[in-house]
Amino acid sequence: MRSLTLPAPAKLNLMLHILGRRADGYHELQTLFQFLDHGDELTFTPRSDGQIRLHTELPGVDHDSNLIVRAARQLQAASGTALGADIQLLKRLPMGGGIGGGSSDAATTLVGLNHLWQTRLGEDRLAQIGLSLGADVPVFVHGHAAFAEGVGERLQRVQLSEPWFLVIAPQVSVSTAEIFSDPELTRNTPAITVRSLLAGGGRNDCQPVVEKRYPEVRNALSLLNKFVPARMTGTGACVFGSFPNKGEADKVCRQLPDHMPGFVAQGRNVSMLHRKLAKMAQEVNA
Ligand SMILES: C[C@](O)(CO)[C@H](O)COP(=O)(O)OP(=O)(O)OC[C@H]1O[C@@H](n2ccc(N)nc2=O)[C@H](O)[C@@H]1O
Ligand SMILES: Nc1ncnc2c1ncn2[C@@H]1O[C@H](COP(=O)(O)OP(=O)(O)OP(=O)(O)O)[C@@H](O)[C@H]1O
Repeated sequence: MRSLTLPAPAKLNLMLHILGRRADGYHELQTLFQFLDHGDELTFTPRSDGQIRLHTELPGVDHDSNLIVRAARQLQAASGTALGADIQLLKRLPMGGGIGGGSSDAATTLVGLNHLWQTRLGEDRLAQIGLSLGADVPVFVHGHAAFAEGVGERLQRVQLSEPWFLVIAPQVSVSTAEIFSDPELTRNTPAITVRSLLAGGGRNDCQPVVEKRYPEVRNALSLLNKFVPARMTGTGACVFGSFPNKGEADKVCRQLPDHMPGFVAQGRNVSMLHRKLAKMAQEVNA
């Protein structure tokens, strides 16, 4: 049967404010998401026997807990399809990096299988299913840079400049749950409007807690700060800085020590997943 290969791009939280804690323990946030033109890649092949089989193993994640498998099963349940899928994953994004690898894999699975299985669920319904898998999944389903509120599910599209970023991935995996449960986390940042945010400013409220717990993250920030203002994304561990062009970002990337691998990627307002879907639609209509 026909296979479909789709990208699962990374995201950056250009800022992340924590406004408070809800009764269910989750935190109210304000964050600005932009995608990177760098990410994982998934290949889906439909099966007629209804089984979901992911053929790529990830260290520390068993088959049935992988967000890809969970997303596929949720879509089966929501749509009632009798089809299954063989899935291959090309993993490029560091896990526990704050660049949304697992969430993006889940979103690409929802969008990709909805297309391949012709289950025809709308984007809002896919985002709703995605939210039950992780707070970051909806923005990847919609695929547009956004100002997010709530736990990340109330999205407002934004048009941002698309600079080149150098992202450093310190060799540690930071647990999101661990950072959100730290008593020292700032949880009372006043709400700001998207307009005042886009005029400049913002910070990452998780950064001081992560810097304190993870010297690797602290060191990556101070190294990058020598060249451009550096900030952490999500709950870490990755840190990023923006450059006016690719050449300057590449130059700093080449100077990184072995224990601090990095990559250069462009910020994108429309995700690679949605660019690819638009291209496929054009080819069909041509
Ligand atoms: C920090 C961000 O990456 C910003 O984009 C996200 O809000 C985190 O999204 P995620 O990795 O998809 O996180 P989830 O898998 O939904 O949550 C992991 C854990 O982090 C805590 N958590 C997460 C999101 C949130 N708004 N408040 C929380 O308190 C909860 O303890 C939760 O059990
Ligand atoms: N397909 C997947 N890819 C990566 N991690 C997965 C996947 N499925 C399940 N996981 C689990 O989810 C955890 C978080 O993974 P992820 O790479 O999304 O972290 P993250 O980049 O910090 O996410 P976020 O930015 O959303 O906080 C991993 O440590 C792993 O245990």
